[in-house]
Amino acid sequence: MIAFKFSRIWSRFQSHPCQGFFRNLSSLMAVQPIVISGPSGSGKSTLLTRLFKEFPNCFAFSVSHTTRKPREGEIHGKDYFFVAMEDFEKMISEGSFLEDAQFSGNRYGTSKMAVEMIQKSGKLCVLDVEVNGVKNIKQTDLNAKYIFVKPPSLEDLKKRLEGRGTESMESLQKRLDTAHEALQYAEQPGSYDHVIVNDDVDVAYDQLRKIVIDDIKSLSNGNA
Ligand SMILES: Nc1ncnc2c1ncn2[C@@H]1O[C@H](COP(=O)(O)OP(=O)(O)OP(=O)(O)O)[C@@H](O)[C@H]1O
Repeated sequence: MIAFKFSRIWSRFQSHPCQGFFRNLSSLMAVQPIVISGPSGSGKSTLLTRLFKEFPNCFAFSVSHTTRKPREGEIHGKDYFFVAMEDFEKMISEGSFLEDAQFSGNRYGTSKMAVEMIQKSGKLCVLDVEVNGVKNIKQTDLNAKYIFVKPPSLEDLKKRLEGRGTESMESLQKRLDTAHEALQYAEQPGSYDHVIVNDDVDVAYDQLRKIVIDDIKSLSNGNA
């Protein structure tokens, strides 16, 4: 009975799409990080939460650098890399960031080092960035896979943001204004490798799963 259970568990472990991938460390460095983008409220977090839940050992977000002070409970290296402004600027001048931005007087950036740390840990790096981040990352040598999550319509987007209950009137309007820019950029040929229209969430998730998992499977089959 125990042997039967063990063999069932072992066969599931063996067939898990990440297993062969983890065995070959050199192949890790060949896996393209995933850059996911889309208007606020399009469903990026919803889709990624599903993906991370289904494959808890495969994916990780990179840890950003910031010049803002840590909040209570935040851990350096886990929540953020907290750095002084002069160190942040030095990193910019050295070309260490894939993208950086400024909010409320603080600087934030995704470093190449943070992405490499995830790749070395045996996970596939996921970057959730807004449209300017996508444009910036494209200027670097990061060989990423770009995925755009598109709402079925602006009307749906508005309803979802209202339904989420996280926005004030002002921030809702700001997000809808920004959505225009993101949707226009996504219309440009070559802007993204994949566009997922998040109408039915199950259909959208299946598309994301296929895009991501097929790559990992091909690596585990020794193609990398
Ligand atoms: N296919 C869908 N149909 C209906 N509602 C959806 C769908 N996908 C996501 N939602 C809902 O829309 C809201 C916005 O989704 P989510 O928070 O995942 O968006 P997001 O793109 O991650 O936004 P942000 O960039 O602001 O973090 C949530 O309340 C979510 O439950």
